[in-house]
Amino acid sequence: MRLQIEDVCFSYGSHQVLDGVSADLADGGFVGLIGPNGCGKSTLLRLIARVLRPQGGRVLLDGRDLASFTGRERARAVALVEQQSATRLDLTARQVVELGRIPYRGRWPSRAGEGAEALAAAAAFANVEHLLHRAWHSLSGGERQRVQLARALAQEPEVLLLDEPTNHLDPGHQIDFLQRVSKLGITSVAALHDLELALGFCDKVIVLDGGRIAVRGAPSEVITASLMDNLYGVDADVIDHPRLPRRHLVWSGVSEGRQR
Ligand SMILES: Nc1ncnc2c1ncn2[C@@H]1O[C@H](COP(=O)(O)OP(=O)(O)OP(=O)(O)O)[C@@H](O)[C@H]1O
Repeated sequence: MRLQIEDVCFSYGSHQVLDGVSADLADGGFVGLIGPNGCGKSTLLRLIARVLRPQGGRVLLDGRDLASFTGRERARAVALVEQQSATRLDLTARQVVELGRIPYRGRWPSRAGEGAEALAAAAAFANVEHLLHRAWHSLSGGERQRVQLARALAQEPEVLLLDEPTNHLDPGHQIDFLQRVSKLGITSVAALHDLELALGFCDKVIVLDGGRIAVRGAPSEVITASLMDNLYGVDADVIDHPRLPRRHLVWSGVSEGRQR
């Protein structure tokens, strides 16, 4: 599904976070949303998911304003995996994944097994089948993150939004997770701090800074030594990967004169 963000503005009280953000994201691509802490990545994802409402501008899915979707239509179209999920839920992991099927439930009790295929596929994709019997609160941070991905996929969304999806995952799960997401074939947008992962998996990156999109494009064109210096105050080299046909980021430290 084509996702268009048109001139979106958002403030928390008097603190303006987004000031006219526009992007046109083609069907099926994996987009990395990058930028320093507090630049508004989570806010933008929450606006696309309509957890928050834009105070200016709009978000369109296949040309239709998301504001005109019913809650159920929206939940079938867009799934969001947030950074932190509640820890106190008195549910099993299976019940958490089943929450993803709520937008498909009718008024009447569903037939036994309805949606079971979607649930099983989502659990297998996120590699959480062995966790489904566990109490949610007993799961580790990375296990919870994968169960939340399974919940989002059980929604069978057209657009998948991920807020720092790898922050609790070990390196193996990080790579495996993003590799899988990049092959999903649906429009996916992930807020990422690990730019090496963005270089490895994203089709496109968008850099948010100062409330606006500072730069966008192919990861290898956008993620450069000067971006690392200007955006994060990091002294880095972006070089050819020794074994793969892509660029590779190597940092040396905080840029001179930028020590915090
Ligand atoms: N509920 C809120 N009320 C007031 N200010 C908020 C609220 N949520 C976020 N902010 C502020 O809005 C700005 C953008 O926050 P946001 O979480 O979108 O940034 P981010 O780019 O996702 O950051 P990070 O990389 O640290 O996760 C920050 O300055 C933050 O402190």
